[in-house]
Amino acid sequence: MLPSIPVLADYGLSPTHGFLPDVLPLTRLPDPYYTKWEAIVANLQALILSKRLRGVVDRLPVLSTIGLEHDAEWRRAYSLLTFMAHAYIWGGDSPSDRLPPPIAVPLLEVSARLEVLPVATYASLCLWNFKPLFMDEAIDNLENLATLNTFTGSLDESWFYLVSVAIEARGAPIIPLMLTAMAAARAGDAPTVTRCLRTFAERLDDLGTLLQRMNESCDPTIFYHRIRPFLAGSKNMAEAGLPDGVVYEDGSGTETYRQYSGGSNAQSSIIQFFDIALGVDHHPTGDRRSRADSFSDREGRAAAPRHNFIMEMRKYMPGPHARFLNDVQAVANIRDFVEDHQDDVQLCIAYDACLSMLRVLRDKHIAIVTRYIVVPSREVRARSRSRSPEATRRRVNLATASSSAQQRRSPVQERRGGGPQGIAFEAPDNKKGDLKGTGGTALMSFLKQARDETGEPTVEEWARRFISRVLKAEGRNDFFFGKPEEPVVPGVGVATEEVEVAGLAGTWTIDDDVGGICHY
Ligand code: HEM
Repeated sequence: MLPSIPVLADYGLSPTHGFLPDVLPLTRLPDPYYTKWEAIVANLQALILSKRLRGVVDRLPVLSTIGLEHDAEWRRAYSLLTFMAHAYIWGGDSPSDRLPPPIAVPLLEVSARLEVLPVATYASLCLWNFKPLFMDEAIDNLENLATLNTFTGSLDESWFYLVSVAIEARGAPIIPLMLTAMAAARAGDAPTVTRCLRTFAERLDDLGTLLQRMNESCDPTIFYHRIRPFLAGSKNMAEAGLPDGVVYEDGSGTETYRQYSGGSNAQSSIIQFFDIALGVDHHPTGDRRSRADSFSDREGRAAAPRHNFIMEMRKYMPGPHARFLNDVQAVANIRDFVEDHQDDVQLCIAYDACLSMLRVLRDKHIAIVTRYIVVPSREVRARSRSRSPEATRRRVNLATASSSAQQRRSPVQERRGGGPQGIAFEAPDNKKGDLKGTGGTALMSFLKQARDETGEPTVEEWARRFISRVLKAEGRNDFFFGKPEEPVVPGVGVATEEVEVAGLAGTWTIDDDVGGICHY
């Protein structure tokens, strides 16, 4: 018997808010017992600036979680504790590789209860960290949103989170819509499936418009140098100053180093839901298997998905959200339904339109990653060439890691051309060296493959060609911002060697032969 179509309420999901909580995030914990946590996060910027945060946290009592009642309170506690944790780790001259008991103990308890990892995730930064400005206005409107917590107090940081919140809210109705489409496909009801797909395509277009609004109020330099360092995790962070990860001091005496990815939108469940609903398969980067290859011949069932970054990110979603995705995956039938009804022109057009719009969304995202991560990382690298060791020694974090990596290479490493793993670290002789990031994966190759895989199920031959066309200007211009300006820093934009760059959740290489600045 076929498994039943998942019911949103079973996973704590809302038909109107989707993966955002149905009950709005709390602006503070009601029990005064937690006043100290609230006070620290309310004063985070001042505490970081005055370098007093670590001392204040070290002197905090270890608060019990017994005073947390409703889910909304647990979520607020998780958000507060992850902001404190990342500020503690990254908010000094060099990172701390220990989280003291006042944060570690309650954070581990809260995370276990909420089925999330004890680190800043998309849930603590975005899903559970917003409020509407006016209660009677919608939360899919960026003009009606504000953040609750930030590391920097900057408008740029708030905007970075809020664009995601608006995308989640605007995309939320697609979830019940596509569950309806799956039920309709089971019943052989092609007109309903077509109607749902058309609405889905229109909404995806809206989401692309929202995504592009990132450029309005989040400055790439501020993002790269001020915001992103606080989002960093503890995995592959040797060059940023955390060679082993972070010890969570839970008082057990048996603590070992833990390593987690940093907070990233790649942990958003809604984008993965779109892929699943449309039958888009993602493979490990560099593995371009066709769908047929991923089916087990003998059993006629889909083979277990192999490890890849997108699947890895499911571990960073709240447990019920990840379970929902797994359960939807087990019943997703739209792609098969469309393939079986290729004579139904309206259905095929609607399906292909969805794939096309999702691909466009990924195109826009690649332009954003180029502007916010790739370009600034090259600027850092170019600058680090002319900087003195004294200048780079001052502060160690994700943003300075490239220059410090360059400065710290030993003479032996210099001779070998290898050396410490770094964020904007050059491979020898313009070749791939022994550098390993998140599986040694190139950021642009990963993002481009995810984008290209989006178009693969396209049904109509013409649509397939249209979707996978390579733009003439590709490799030279920024799709949305026209020609790039002349590089401000000599060497930026013309480098050809492979470098490594820390994304949000992972560390990646940027290889110019298949990707790089404005080359997508
Ligand atoms: C300044 C804004 C943004 C930057 C710099 C950025 C950067 C990145 C980076 C570096 C990755 C690779 C994984 C990692 O290292 O974290 C990534 C992946 C991803 N991002 Fe973003 N991102 C931004 C905004 C967004 C927004 C608003 C969304 C929501 C639609 C989003 C959705 C995704 C998804 C779904 C992935 C996984 C790859 C895929 O499915 O295509 N990102 N992003």
